[in-house]
Amino acid sequence: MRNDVTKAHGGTLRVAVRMRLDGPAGPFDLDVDLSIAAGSLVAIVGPSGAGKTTLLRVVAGLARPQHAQIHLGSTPWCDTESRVELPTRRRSIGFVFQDFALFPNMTVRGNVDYALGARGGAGDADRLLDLVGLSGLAGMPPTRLSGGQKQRLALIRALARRPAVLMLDEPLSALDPAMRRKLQDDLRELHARFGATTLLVSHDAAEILRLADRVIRLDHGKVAFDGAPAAAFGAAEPEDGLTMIGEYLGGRDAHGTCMVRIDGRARRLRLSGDGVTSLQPGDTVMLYADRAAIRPAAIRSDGTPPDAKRASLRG
Ligand SMILES: Nc1ncnc2c1ncn2[C@@H]1O[C@H](COP(=O)(O)OP(=O)(O)OP(=O)(O)O)[C@@H](O)[C@H]1O
Repeated sequence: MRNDVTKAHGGTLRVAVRMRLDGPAGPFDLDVDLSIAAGSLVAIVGPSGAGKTTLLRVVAGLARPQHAQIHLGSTPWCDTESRVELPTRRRSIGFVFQDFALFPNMTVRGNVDYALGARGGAGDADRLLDLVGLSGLAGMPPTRLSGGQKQRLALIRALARRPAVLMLDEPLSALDPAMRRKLQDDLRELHARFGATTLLVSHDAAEILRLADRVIRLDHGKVAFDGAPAAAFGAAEPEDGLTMIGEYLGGRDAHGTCMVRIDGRARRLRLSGDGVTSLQPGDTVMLYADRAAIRPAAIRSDGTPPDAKRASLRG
């Protein structure tokens, strides 16, 4: 590892998989063919039992599909036709599960050192711990950490080897909302810094709107939606105008102009409406506008995040 934290490398992740799964209502196929751009953060959503975790396990080499072609750039990780199967340890991946899977008998620093392995240089673990504010706890066992601290440790441990692909299976679901919000910020920062192509399984619409640049919805093993986050969660096209979903970023001035992130881009907008004065940075906000004010290309729909606040755009 170099002294500075540099971006991970890798190419497009191609995942074509067909695997027979045994669901509670009978067998069905996980059947997807995806091309995931290097450095993107893709949310995998869908109902329980749709195959989300299995898809991650297949990419990691922890589950064996009948048919698969998985490549990172030009490197084959799995090709069932030519009988290539790279073992998990040789795939450039980091994995964070909901239960963190930290080593309780090692210190916080020991957990990171273990992940760095022989490649780690003097001070590498401390630099990583510093990134997420855990330096002061380096000598503690992980059992002494709070849920959020454990989660941060799990994240930097997964990133320690600078994997090309980071897989996060509902990593924040056990945390309370305030801690979740903070960890989302950390995750966004680590993603920008390390640049790992990230697959995030999540059920939280607000979280996905804050973090992801693409949403893939699986249903019964098939891709039911593949597109932009705002389109995945929300924007309807009612008779009298258009709606879309964004994240309130703050900076409201006396005229009601403020910053809102829509599909990954921060924009300056003038908002009005009952909920506007109580908006906090990070809140999900549902925006209504005249057709004249917003390009229709930004709009699509099929649902609304349950915690979205409402506001309307003024001209
Ligand atoms: N190796 C396997 N062989 C056959 N069936 C499997 C295998 N692994 C998982 N399954 C089945 O595939 C289905 C999908 O499981 P999976 O854990 O991928 O769903 P999920 O979308 O992650 O659900 P949740 O949101 O509840 O975690 C389940 O019914 C599971 O029992």
